[in-house]
Amino acid sequence: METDGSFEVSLGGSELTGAESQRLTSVNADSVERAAEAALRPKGLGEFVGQASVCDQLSLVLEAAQGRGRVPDHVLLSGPPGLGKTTLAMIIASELGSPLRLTSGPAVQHAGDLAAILSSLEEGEVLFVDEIHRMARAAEEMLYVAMEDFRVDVVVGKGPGATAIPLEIPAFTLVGATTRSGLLPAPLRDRFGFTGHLDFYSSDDLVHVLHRSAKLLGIEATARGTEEIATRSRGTPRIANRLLRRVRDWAQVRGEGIVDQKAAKAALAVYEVDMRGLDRLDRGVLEILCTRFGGGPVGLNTLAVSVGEEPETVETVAEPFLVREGFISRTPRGRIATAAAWKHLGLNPERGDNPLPL
Ligand SMILES: Nc1ncnc2c1ncn2[C@@H]1O[C@H](COP(=O)(O)OP(=O)(O)OP(=O)(O)O)[C@@H](O)[C@H]1O
Repeated sequence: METDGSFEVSLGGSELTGAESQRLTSVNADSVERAAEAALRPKGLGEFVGQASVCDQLSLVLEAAQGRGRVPDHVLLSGPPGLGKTTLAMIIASELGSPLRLTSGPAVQHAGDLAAILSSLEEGEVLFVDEIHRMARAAEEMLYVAMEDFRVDVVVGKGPGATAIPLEIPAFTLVGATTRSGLLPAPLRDRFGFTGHLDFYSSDDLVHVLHRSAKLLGIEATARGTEEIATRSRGTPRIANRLLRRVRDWAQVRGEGIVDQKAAKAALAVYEVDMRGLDRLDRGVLEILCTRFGGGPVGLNTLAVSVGEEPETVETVAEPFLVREGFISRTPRGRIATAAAWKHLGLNPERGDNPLPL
């Protein structure tokens, strides 16, 4: 999750346990990844590749509000990870010439956390809440009033003697991002004046993203090289940029220093990204589904436990792409592997290929 700003990482205590130091390491790795991403972030709507209708609708919302001298309606951005929700939030603030405050649902676990953020906003500020579906219920209710009336009701005391003191806050624009809009309660969803759903990018759009990134990073890349990376990037700019950096490594260490098709193929084989862009998690999900559960149907939790991942990771990271590519269908009885999945794995459902021991 991109932050560049006020995401808090609290490790607690002075002596680190094994789990904490592991977490520290991953925080460090994340910050390297974040810095690499930040350098490639488009700064304005004109630089933002693809998602034409969302960008068009959004620019209307922003321009009209600016023309009226008012803050724009609250914006909800939904879609799988890495498609540009944080980037668009930053662009909204920059197009409006407003400051931006970043936080996330998991960081807002008490109404007081949110009250502190809301009461310190500046007039016209853009408040970005990533993973807004993970915000605590009490904070969510405070947010309804803040979004509608630019007011926070601060509750003083407990029990029957508790009183709510209304506190006016500056007009602001909330930009909420979610990978799971279905989990947002209707009263919260209804308070957003504009909802943009970001979809996976076409290969052509990803080629465009890659050319832009290669230029910014000073990487020499051929058209065939970027096409090869684009078709294996799961329709996701974040993945395209990450693979570009890995292919650049390969080209520098084992190739001629140029990101061409040969370098892309060789590097992506090293990083276990297959011809359709499936990575280890994607293939793990398909393999377990086909070989252990005979192609399904199988429930999400059972599938996730078998793959050794959190259900949310399987549902938000692997599944949307596998469904879109026609490898999995979601039915009321569970997930089912399609004929395309069996074929992609080189297995035959009729022969009951490669059963894994239960
Ligand atoms: N339309 C785009 N054009 C060019 N680059 C893009 C575009 N969308 C995303 N990117 C690149 O992809 C990276 C990831 O985007 P971003 O962090 O905005 O995704 P996200 O949807 O907020 O992901 P998450 O849900 O994980 O927070 C950014 O660093 C940016 O460089």
